[in-house]
Amino acid sequence: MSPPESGWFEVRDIPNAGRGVIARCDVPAGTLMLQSGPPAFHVVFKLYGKETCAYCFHWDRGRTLPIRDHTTAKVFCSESCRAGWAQEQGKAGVDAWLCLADFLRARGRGTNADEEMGDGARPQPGEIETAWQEADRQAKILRVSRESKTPQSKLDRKATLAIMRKIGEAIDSDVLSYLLCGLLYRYKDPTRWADEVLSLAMDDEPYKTQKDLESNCNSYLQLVSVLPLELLPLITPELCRTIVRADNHNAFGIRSGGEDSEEYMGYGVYPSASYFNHSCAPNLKKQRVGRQWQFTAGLDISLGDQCCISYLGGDERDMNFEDRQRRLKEAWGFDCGCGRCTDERPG
Ligand SMILES: C[S@@+](CC[C@H](N)C(=O)[O-])C[C@H]1O[C@@H](n2cnc3c(N)ncnc32)[C@H](O)[C@@H]1O
Repeated sequence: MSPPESGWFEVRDIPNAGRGVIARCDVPAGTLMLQSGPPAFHVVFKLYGKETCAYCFHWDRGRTLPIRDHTTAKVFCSESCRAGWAQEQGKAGVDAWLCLADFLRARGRGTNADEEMGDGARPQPGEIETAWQEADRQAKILRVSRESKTPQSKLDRKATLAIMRKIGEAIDSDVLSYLLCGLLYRYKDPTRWADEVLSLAMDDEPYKTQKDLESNCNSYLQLVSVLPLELLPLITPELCRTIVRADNHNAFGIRSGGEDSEEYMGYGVYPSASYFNHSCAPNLKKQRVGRQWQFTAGLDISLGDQCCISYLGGDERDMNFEDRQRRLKEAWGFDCGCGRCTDERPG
């Protein structure tokens, strides 16, 4: 599938902006150009988890939703959403969410990833490598303890307990859910994973702070320690790293109402929607409709034009040239070279 194709557009290389979406013909304003399909992986933050339908992301201004599944800790707005979710997860998926919910219940806590990110510089590739090598060393000990049919030696038991104690000190339920969602996507369809996810623009410095990196390594070890044995071979540092490397340049915020609404409930990666570049004067509108995103021509688009969305939200679009450039650099890591920025660039 990668990159997506359509009668309306094709994906091509764009100078200084990787790949982008180019109109194949004249497109009248109001044309629906792409409907994304559901996210490959996503997270609804713990803060919103009890109020947001786990399947269609419906949020009813904080009101309790009618269907609550206490075993998986998921809520749904209807029986059909509950059934859709269960079918999408499959047996292995539902079992894995049960294990994670049990683990979190036993610990009685779990933080919201975005609030608990801490401060400091982005970890560099060397630091990231070292942290994951150490996590994998510890994971090997946990794997042996879970998979071995013979009792562990006293020394090995001590090592396992020490790791369990250490990783139990910091639990980030948002990172855990996000990684689990990604690894179930990979589990269900390795070909689709390779085709859709591995072809996305990846970020090699995806962890926002040292705490974020630690939280991801810890979550990896926690998943190794709790998930069903059949998933163990799949839970690798490489997979956990790819899930996060893929989101930084590609994730869409899941918000309650329109795209500028206050309630930021989570985010997700929608591979087919990941080829639209940003413009400070976008010609596409995007709208979340349940589990999907719709991309509609906001004005008449001519054959050969690049089709762009805005990565800026709400008031950010009214910023001046310098502030927009700074914001896009901080949040997305690029120097915007869109038509509006080229026109407004001083000198
Ligand atoms: C969602 S991806 C868009 C598709 C991407 N160009 C690709 O090749 O996969 C977002 C990334 O595209 C690039 N990008 C998007 N809009 C841009 C712009 N206006 N100027 C420069 N780079 C841009 C940045 O690298 C950004 O992190």
